[in-house]
Amino acid sequence: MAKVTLLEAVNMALHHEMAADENVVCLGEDIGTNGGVFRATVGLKDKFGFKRVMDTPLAEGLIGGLTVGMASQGLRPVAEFQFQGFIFPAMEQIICQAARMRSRTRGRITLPLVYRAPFGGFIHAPEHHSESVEALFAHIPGLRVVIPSSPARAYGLLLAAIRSNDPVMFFEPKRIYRTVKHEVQDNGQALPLDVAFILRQGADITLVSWGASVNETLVAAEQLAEQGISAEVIDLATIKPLDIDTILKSVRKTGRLCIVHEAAKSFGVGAEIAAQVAEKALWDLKAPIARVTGYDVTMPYYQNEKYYQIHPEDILLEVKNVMEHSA
Ligand SMILES: Cc1ncc(C[n+]2csc(CCOP(=O)(O)OP(=O)(O)O)c2C)c(N)n1
Repeated sequence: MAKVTLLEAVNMALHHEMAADENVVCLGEDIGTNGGVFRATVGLKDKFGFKRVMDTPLAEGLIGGLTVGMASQGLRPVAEFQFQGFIFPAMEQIICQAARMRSRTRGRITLPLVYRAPFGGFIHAPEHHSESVEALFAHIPGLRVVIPSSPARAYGLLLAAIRSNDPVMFFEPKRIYRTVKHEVQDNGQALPLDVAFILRQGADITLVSWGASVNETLVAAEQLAEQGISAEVIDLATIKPLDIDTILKSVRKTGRLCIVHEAAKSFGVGAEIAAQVAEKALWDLKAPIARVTGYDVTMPYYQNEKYYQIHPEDILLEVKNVMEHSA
């Protein structure tokens, strides 16, 4: 079994699915000859040819429109946006066409397409290369939103995304593209697209996170254990549809919830989770729900990134606060 990075796992899944299904095509800026801005598509053009691995002009609106057309005619396009912050010119196609085509045609036309984009901060890039706007897409009916946080989940979830008959936003946390290597079997096994993963069992508090900050959350859980606090860690993985049942089951056991995410705090995915837990499990809570998040500001330039980034100590502090203020 090969040890691969999250980035290599993405590449492996793309290779696997292009070989398995001739309807899968890839497109994006510099994804062919160059292998993509982060090299996620390396080798695809050589193996599958330029008719299935297409370099597009620098025009995200065009990428959005092309994918809608392709998917409506039986292809399964996987488009790469160089950074999540460059998706905005394609929003009209994604929101007004891709997300609602099935509803508009009463189920006659489904759009099996995937929009891949690296996202998140702390690689010393400018602000539109670093933000986390998953909540914008999770708000749109008709879109699935998926964020892997490990090489194995990147492989299994990307396969599932490509095989899904719904449009999927597949956001890749680029800070952890190359930080770890895990064993991933290239066996074509997809992971479920609507299930959160319990990474660590615990009894005192539930920590829910996704993307790169899952790592800080796991480190915090380890440090909390040394101090006698047992934290359950859940990687959301699929943001939409939200696997609230896994969260509720955990919260009913621990009685406490802390949500950790890199995106700005207000109106975010954390707020939605908090609302649903309040609606469905308020009387199981021993303390108010806590959030450790990014700030409600434009992502700062890299000199100031360190003030924005979530560290395990921030989670520790918040969890202790929750523990102290429990009923
Ligand atoms: C809307 C948007 N999409 C993607 C990018 C990322 N990007 C930065 S430079 C670049 C390539 C530009 O190529 P070209 O226009 O040929 O200019 P040159 O290579 O001469 O710099 C891309 C795609 C961007 N800056 N803005």
